[in-house]
Amino acid sequence: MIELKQVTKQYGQATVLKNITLSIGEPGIYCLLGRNGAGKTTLLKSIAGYQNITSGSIQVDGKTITTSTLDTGVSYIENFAKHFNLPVRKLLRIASEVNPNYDDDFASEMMERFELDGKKKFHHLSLGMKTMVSTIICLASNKEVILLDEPVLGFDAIMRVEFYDMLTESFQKHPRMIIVSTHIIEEIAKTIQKLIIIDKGSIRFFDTLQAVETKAFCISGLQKDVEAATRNLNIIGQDAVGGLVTSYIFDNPPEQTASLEIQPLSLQDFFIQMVGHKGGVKR
Ligand SMILES: Nc1ncnc2c1ncn2[C@@H]1O[C@H](COP(=O)(O)OP(=O)(O)OP(=O)(O)O)[C@@H](O)[C@H]1O
Repeated sequence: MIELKQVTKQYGQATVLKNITLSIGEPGIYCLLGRNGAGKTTLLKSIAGYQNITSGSIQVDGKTITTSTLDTGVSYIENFAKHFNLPVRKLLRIASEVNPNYDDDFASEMMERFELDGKKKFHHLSLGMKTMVSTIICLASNKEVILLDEPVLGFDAIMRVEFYDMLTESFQKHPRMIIVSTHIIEEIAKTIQKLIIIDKGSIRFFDTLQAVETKAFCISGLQKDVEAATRNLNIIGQDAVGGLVTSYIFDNPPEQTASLEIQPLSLQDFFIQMVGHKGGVKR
């Protein structure tokens, strides 16, 4: 269980996490979405105990997390993760020695699948290969909480597909809480069960992907018809072009009529409606 209570993080004058209260209890693959600078890395690093928060509390399985917490039960990997410049095989061995639940079979299988050369020193790997090695180590650690910060950044399209498969396999083998932050939204949709949207340091959305699929719609038509159909609904955004209005809702959709066009929103469009402020991210 990850429990955040009124978590605030400031860097100097800037408040980057704003009074976040969040409970993540169920095993699952969670996707953390947010615009650049929304606070994703800050949130993940704080949960991992890589940095202290300014106020509030973070607990993982009842243990309060700070930079001095030993054995947090959390494994965090950032993109551009750094490791000692040792041969990959040696890095995997060290990881296996320090993690009592380390899954050697999973790590070896993934090394083979991604054709990673165990003899190569870490710094001689390509960016994508470095990220893959770090991710394999992180997943093989079998900690109860796995945090992957933009893992697919250096991957080509084929690596990304294989990465999502690896994530699903790892989860099926050992169901636990895996939180992945990414900007490549549609691709990860098949892999995840829950979505967390952070916007300007606040949690804007936390629900299942199924909720998005069944409740996120756009409704277009003449202003009076759209207004009448959406009067009591949760409207998350609106566009107007000429006399036509489109309302974006997160709610049960209204009845289809001849004067309305009702379409489901893609995950990406839902995200854009939830956080798509014009003029950049204000603090
Ligand atoms: N060590 C730091 N000192 C000062 N400001 C920081 C520090 N780390 C992050 N920030 C600022 O905090 C804000 C949130 O940064 P963070 O890295 O958490 O965002 P993010 O959502 O991960 O963004 P991105 O998607 O671009 O990686 C940004 O404005 C960033 O400049």
